[in-house]
Amino acid sequence: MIKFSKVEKTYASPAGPVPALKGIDLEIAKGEIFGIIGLSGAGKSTLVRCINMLERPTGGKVIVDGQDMTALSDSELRAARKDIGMIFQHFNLLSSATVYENIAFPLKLSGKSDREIKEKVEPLLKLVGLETKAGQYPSQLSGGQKQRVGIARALASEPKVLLCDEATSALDPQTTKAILELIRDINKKLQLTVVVITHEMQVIKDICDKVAVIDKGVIAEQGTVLEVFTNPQQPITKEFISVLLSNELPAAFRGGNISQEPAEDAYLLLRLTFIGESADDPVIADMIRKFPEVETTLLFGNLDHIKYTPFGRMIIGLKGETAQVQAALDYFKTRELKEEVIGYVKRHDSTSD
Ligand SMILES: Nc1ncnc2c1ncn2[C@@H]1O[C@H](COP(=O)(O)OP(=O)(O)OP(=O)(O)O)[C@@H](O)[C@H]1O
Repeated sequence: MIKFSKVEKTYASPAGPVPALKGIDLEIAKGEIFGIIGLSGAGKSTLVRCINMLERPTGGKVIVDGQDMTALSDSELRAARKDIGMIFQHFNLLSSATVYENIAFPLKLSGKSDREIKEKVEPLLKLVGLETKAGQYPSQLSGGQKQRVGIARALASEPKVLLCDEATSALDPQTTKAILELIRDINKKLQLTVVVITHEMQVIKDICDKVAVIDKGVIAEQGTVLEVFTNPQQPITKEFISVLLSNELPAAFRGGNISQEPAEDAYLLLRLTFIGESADDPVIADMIRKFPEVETTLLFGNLDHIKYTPFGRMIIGLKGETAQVQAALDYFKTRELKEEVIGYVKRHDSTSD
């Protein structure tokens, strides 16, 4: 649906050229919710604005629904933009227009009759849950309601793609959740392709199918959200994830020397990741039953969801005879989970911690 080939964008500034995108290759499939995450200044807004040519790339190609956006004339571009809706962090509503008029605005611009507009706007009001607010002005609405207006307005021209530029960054966590749910619903109901720009991994985790991590104008890593979450490769990705999944060890295990060699009295620290159905599997209980001589300590546990997929992470400590501990480790390899040896560490007195 959307394809970036070697896209570059360099801004001219009084201080000299600013390279914001340095050869971006991306492919976003139809109907997908694709997240782009990066720190401030990484190039996220520039990237998303290159989809609808609010920014023109200085190199490379952007294909949307088979059309090379970089090669369109102004009138062709105006037509192509009808297929691409956009919502913004600060909503960008007309303050002197009612909710109804804000949603109707793009339809009015394209010359639709009052009746046609009514037929479009009323179902949209219902879709975003604002049936009772049609006559109100933006100043009378909460942030979440304003974003609902933004979404309805973006959908008025029946786009194929919805671009969300930090659409929930100005909202509290609960409102963020509700807006993300709405975007997810719309994606399903309308088979809309959605591109989400964010600096928050939580947003990616809650609604995206795929994610690309952008760092200093370059895609550092990309894949399905599950892949990237369970097996992050780049330090920047690990950092985004660690904000969400603190896997810190309890004080008694922190600060000690983690060795890769077994030692007397040392615990083998194991990070276990359970995905999908296996999150409900009683793997630990089975292991304890099978290897009762191995002392098993649960050091960290967390069960969460990536979109609809259950996702659990656990750190356990195993202590016992080397051969027995190794056998327990081998047992995990036969089960539906990912195991990663952190190393061997001795428990220490943590009172000074
Ligand atoms: N119009 C402009 N003129 C010059 N430089 C710009 C312009 N717009 C963006 N930049 C620069 O391009 C780089 C990428 O900016 P961009 O806004 O795309 O990043 P971002 O990841 O969206 O950041 P943020 O989350 O802070 O908005 C930054 O170094 C920024 O300063």
